[in-house]
Amino acid sequence: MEGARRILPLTHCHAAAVRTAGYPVRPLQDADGRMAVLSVNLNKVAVLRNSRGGDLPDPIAAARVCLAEGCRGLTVHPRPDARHIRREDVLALSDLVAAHEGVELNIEGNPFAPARPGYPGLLELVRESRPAQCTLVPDGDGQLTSDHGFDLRRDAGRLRPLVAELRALGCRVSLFMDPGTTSLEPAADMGAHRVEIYTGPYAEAFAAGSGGGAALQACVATAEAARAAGLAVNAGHDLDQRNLGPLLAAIPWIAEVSIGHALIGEALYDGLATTVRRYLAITGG
Ligand SMILES: CC(=O)[C@@H](O)[C@H](O)COP(=O)(O)O
Ligand SMILES: NCC(=O)COP(=O)(O)O
Repeated sequence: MEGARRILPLTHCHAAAVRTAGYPVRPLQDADGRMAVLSVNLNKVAVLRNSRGGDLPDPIAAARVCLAEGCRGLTVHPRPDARHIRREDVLALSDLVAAHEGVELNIEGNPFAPARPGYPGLLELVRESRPAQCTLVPDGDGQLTSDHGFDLRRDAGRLRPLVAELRALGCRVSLFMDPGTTSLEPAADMGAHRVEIYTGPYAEAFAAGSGGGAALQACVATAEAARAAGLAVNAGHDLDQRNLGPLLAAIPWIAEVSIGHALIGEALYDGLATTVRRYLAITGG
């Protein structure tokens, strides 16, 4: 069962390297000697490209930089209004990832959003691109960004057939969930493999100077409930170089963090390769 992962102490040399980099050392790593996978979300590269109507900056070129630094995950969140990532980006990233062993593509989206010109629907995008993982997110069309997870009491019935179809397509399925959610058995029961903890409230609390406080404990509670239900744990939204280390230290069994907005913004100042290296020094993988 993927959710049950043995955790081993961090190697001293790795701890020293990470500490030298000036980042909080994450105490643990998984039984494979790996730590949380960093999955770079490329949405914001596409925002910049679309703002001028041309082809630059190219999300695929940005993806190549991430992979060249050792990144093992890429994430995109194509939205029905095509405000950033488009179908052709998804297909091109699928081809790029297929040529890089050990690298995964994660496609996020609302499975209930209807298809429209330029947006074939999340399930159709998955059928065409066959990502390693699909993260289901209950975003409405008019949302500025993702800001809540599923209500499984309301949504479990209509999610179940979609999860079954994604599994039949060979996809690992992750459900975007609010921090503090502890009734996760329905997610496991419908066949989801993972949950992704929405870390926006934690990031906001961390930035306010509380170190995360109750918001961090809410993430821990959801992560513990996920593990108890046999679900692996991903995390994402508004994570950055300051709040990521404490989150990973509090939840050593996080399998993957998907990070985009802050990372791409920081890359504008320091360069994408340098920025990705800094995040990999924190996650270890
Ligand atoms: C699900 C989530 O929290 C983010 O992955 C989401 O992709 C952000 O979307 P935008 O980049 O459109 O704000
Ligand atoms: N699932 C979270 C993600 O992919 C990126 O979120 P953000 O770092 O852009 O807030």
